[in-house]
Amino acid sequence: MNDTVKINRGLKGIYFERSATSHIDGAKGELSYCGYSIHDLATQSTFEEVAYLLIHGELPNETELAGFDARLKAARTLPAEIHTVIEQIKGGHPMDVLRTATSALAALDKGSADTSEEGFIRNGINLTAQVPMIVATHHAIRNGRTPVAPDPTLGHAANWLWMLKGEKPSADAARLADVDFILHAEHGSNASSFAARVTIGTDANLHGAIVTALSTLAGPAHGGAAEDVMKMVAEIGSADKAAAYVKAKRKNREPVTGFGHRVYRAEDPRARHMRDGVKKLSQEMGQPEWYDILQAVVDAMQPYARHGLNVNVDFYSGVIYQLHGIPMDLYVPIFAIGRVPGWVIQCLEQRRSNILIRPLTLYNGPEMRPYVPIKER
Ligand SMILES: CC(=O)SCCNC(=O)CCNC(=O)[C@H](O)C(C)(C)COP(=O)(O)OP(=O)(O)OC[C@H]1O[C@@H](n2cnc3c(N)ncnc32)[C@H](O)[C@@H]1OP(=O)(O)O
Ligand SMILES: O=C([O-])CC(=O)C(=O)O
Repeated sequence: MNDTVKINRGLKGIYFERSATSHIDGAKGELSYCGYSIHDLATQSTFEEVAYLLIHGELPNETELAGFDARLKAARTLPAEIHTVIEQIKGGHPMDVLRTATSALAALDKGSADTSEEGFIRNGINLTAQVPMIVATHHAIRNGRTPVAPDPTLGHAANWLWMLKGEKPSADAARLADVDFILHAEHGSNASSFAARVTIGTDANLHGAIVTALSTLAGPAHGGAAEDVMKMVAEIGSADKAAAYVKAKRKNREPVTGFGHRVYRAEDPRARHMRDGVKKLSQEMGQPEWYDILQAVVDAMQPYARHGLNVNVDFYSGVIYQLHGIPMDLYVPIFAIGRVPGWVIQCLEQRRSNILIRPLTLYNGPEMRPYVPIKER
């Protein structure tokens, strides 16, 4: 039997469910949320509108958006105990702190046990507002600053920057963060969303699923790529050294980070917006070398593009954050801030027609054998 069973390692190319949320055409390099092109959303929408779209399936009108915005702003609170938890573990990686604080929120919020549709939506909106607050609060505490209170006059992205840095962001900086969150908001059955669905499949609650998702996002093959790209750019140092760097990596059959994707064979459509952002920002800030190094890596990888190996969303994002003076260890948490609504809707969809997710592994261990008592081994 073992020879006849087909094993789909990594579940490559396997459909396990239907979803009305995002559509990815990997061959064409296209992405849409609920039928709206990512390019239209990135250029014309705000994160709040996109979060509403993902959670409710339709773009909001002005009244609906105002109501949603008010709910998000009202949810901008963290229990005092969360500050204590963060203070105790402030030296840890921000992703570990975010995961731990999110888990602690579940213990502090009795509503977290509510697994009804309304409960999921309420907890999803709360977490969308609270995740950026945790990241900003930790960053303030680890830098010896008293965390600033959220500013209800600021939108989601601008308020996060305000809380992170303790100074009001420029309109450009706020918009760049807003677009970054929109581009990262949802991406079908990626590893972290799939992991969250597995958690919901056991009828667990949303907070638990978000903790699962945060754990899964952290790895360098997924959300950790932006941090690794920045390390790569720093290691390369100047554009003229990029070709040799790529050659050495390819010779050792090591991945060049920020390239490759399980679904896209054409360029990841989100990368275009990040590329435009890096180019503009690095020129404006008089530091064109960052963009030049990235482009030199792209040029050196050109021979592999023919085989479907292109940049993904995180190739350019690290440099944008770097130019904004955001430390490298915050890059994955920034991805997480954007992804919360995507996780929420994936969990909602899973909950609506729930089924335990439990595939099979084909046993290839030893044949049955007699148990040997420990003294005789
Ligand atoms: C937001 C996101 O999560 S986007 C992804 C972020 N991650 C990264 O940027 C890390 C670098 N990239 C990778 O490690 C991979 O491309 C992954 C994990 C994202 C996808 O991996 P898979 O779908 O398993 O791709 P797979 O391993 O099948 O790759 C196919 C071929 O391309 C090669 N390849 C894939 N990615 C890369 C890369 N970044 N650099 C060089 N070669 C690569 C593989 O070695 C493989 O070659 P082979 O057939 O000769 O063995
Ligand atoms: O879809 C994936 O496998 C990874 C990805 O790009 C994302 O989660 O945004």
